[in-house]
Amino acid sequence: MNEIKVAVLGGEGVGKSALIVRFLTRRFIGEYASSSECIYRKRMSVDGRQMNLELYDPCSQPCEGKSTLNEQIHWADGFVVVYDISDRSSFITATAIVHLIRELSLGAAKRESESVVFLVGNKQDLCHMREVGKEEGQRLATDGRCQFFELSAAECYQEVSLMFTKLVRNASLSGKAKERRRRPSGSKSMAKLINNVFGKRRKSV
Ligand SMILES: Nc1nc2c(ncn2[C@@H]2O[C@H](COP(=O)(O)OP(=O)(O)OP(=O)(O)O)[C@@H](O)[C@H]2O)c(=O)[nH]1
Repeated sequence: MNEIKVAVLGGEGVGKSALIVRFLTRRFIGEYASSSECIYRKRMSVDGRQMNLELYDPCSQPCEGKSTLNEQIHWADGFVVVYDISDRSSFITATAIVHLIRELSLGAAKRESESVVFLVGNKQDLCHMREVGKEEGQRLATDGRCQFFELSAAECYQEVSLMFTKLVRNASLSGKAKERRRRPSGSKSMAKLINNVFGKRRKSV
């Protein structure tokens, strides 16, 4: 069984939880109370292969045992970095996160295990209030070697689902996930790390 760990990162209120919940339940939940970080688990089939997906949803508020961005980056095989197209400051945050992911994986890149990063401009339905141009998103994606999507968690399940499915497929083929599979002892210490970093709080949908 393939195990894929995906972290959904980005500034406050950009729609991280909305995207995850939309993917897992097909529903858009307008107000989502999240006072702690959590990991959602889902079994899915991609290209006929069974995958155990772990989706990490951080909490923007200070909370007990909160993991650092560095820990989140080391934990994950793949990333969805989200910003809100109607909020320029969220794009600045997304830019910093993409650069940090690439900096931290510089050493790993030498081992051909660069992380898969998808950059998502969310809230496309608010394009009448747009503060971040589509071409700016595309430019950041090119610079950071990311795939780029503009979509709306509020309006379109299909695009959200396709984006996550593609990420899981790409992450499962990436060097980082393969390297973990080659080293069974590594998965033990990784499980320990997850518990240390995130506590035992996990949810299945
Ligand atoms: N118009 C619109 N609103 C959205 C969309 N996605 C999320 N929202 C709204 O944006 C707000 C924040 O959404 P969340 O999913 O809680 O965002 P988050 O990034 O998880 O927030 P924190 O965990 O607090 O950082 C909520 O009011 C959502 O209803 C979208 O695609 N379009």
